[in-house]
Amino acid sequence: MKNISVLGSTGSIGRQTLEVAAANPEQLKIRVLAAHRNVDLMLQQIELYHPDMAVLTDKEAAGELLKQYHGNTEILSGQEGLLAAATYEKVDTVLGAMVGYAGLRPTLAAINAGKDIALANKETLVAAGHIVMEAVKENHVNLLPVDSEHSAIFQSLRGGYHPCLTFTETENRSSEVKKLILTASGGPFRGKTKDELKQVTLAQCLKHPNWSMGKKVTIDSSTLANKGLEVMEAHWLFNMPYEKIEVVIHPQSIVHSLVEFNDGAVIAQLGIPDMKLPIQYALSYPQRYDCSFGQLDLIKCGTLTFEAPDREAFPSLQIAIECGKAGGSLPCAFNAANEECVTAFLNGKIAYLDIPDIVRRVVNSHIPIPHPCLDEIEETDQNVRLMTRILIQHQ
Ligand SMILES: NC(=O)C1=CN([C@@H]2O[C@H](COP(=O)(O)OP(=O)(O)OC[C@H]3O[C@@H](n4cnc5c(N)ncnc54)[C@H](OP(=O)(O)O)[C@@H]3O)[C@@H](O)[C@H]2O)C=CC1
Ligand SMILES: CC(=O)[C@@H](O)[C@H](O)COP(=O)(O)O
Ligand SMILES: [Mn+2]
Repeated sequence: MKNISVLGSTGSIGRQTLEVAAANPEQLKIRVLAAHRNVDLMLQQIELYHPDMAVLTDKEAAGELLKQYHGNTEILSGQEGLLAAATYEKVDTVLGAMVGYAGLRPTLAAINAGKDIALANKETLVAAGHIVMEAVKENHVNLLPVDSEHSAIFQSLRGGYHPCLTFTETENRSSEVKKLILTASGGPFRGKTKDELKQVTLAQCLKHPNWSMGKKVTIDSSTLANKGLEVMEAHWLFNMPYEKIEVVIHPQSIVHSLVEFNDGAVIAQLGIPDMKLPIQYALSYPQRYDCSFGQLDLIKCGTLTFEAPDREAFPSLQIAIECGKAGGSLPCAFNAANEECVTAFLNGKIAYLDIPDIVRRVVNSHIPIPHPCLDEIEETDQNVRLMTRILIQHQ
């Protein structure tokens, strides 16, 4: 039985994680739920899953939850509550499904407490991949990808290496890999020119062609910033140089990503676009549980197509890759500027094309710190957010 803490339980990944747990009651026990401020859903989740502990980081929302709930689950609040959720002694696996940079501190706390991590929250690796991966090594924990592309690469790598190799041994075999190929749907605006993108609305942005996800990642998918973040995520997860990570547009989102080995073999993982499979695999690893969701029917799928990304119409992809290659504090700066711009766009404060424009201006003016420690990452995140907000105000 795996004992799980779900950080971000009320979000898209969090809710699907609970469905996976409900489908595998013999194997998975939800011990802790944590979210930001969704009182009603947290209340429902507590009543369904009976965790030992539930946390809302927003103190007012946690107060409201305490007023409405009178059962045995311990209710905590604030950052202290979140850290307790990440490090609770009865938990062995923490599923990181919070959105954005806010996931970094609790993820690190969980790793330092010796928990295995199932990670959806890619921004954590983008902002501080060197610190997170170092902590993973020092604490001898597993960091299992939930992001669909990275789960596909992880599974393809397992298929490509010698079966006797352990998890840790495969991590140092990047020389046997020619390249990782990350697939991208291309989002709702695939094929549009930069000029056509001036007119797009928020409602259009939020209509992903294949996946139903939270708002932030859906906007990132539409700008291709998501793929840029995922290139950095792959760099850290698989210890792979940027030169060996390629992005290919695959509008059907059936081939979730591929690995090309030095002998020319290309191994991929395919499936319907449903996050419950990568979530379940991260929680069942090294086993596989039965399928608790829809299965792939190749005949119904029909034609699968692939094309090059349009880096001119969607500059966020290139900006992200350049920041990743430059390293130091630049990926953290990219992430902070992008998060601020997406929030501003969601709130109607800037236009769609302002997102990459402002992010480009912010990262160009950022003076990078070569090997930032956690405090310097924190400082970078805060300073970049301030600067981005100033540019947003003057837009
Ligand atoms: N959705 C998907 O299919 C995929 C998502 N991902 C990644 O997974 C992560 C989560 O995405 P998604 O589920 O879509 O996001 P959602 O916006 O749907 O959910 C976010 C969750 O995080 C909580 N949260 C937000 N801010 C804070 C905070 N400051 N402190 C504590 N909790 C917080 C929210 O709580 P509340 O509801 O109370 O506000 C909610 O539970 C992202 O990093 C995304 O890129 C990766 C692959 C696929
Ligand atoms: C489901 C998932 O993993 C998302 O991160 C997905 O990748 C978004 O689709 P895009 O390929 O459009 O970015
Ligand atoms: Mn993804």
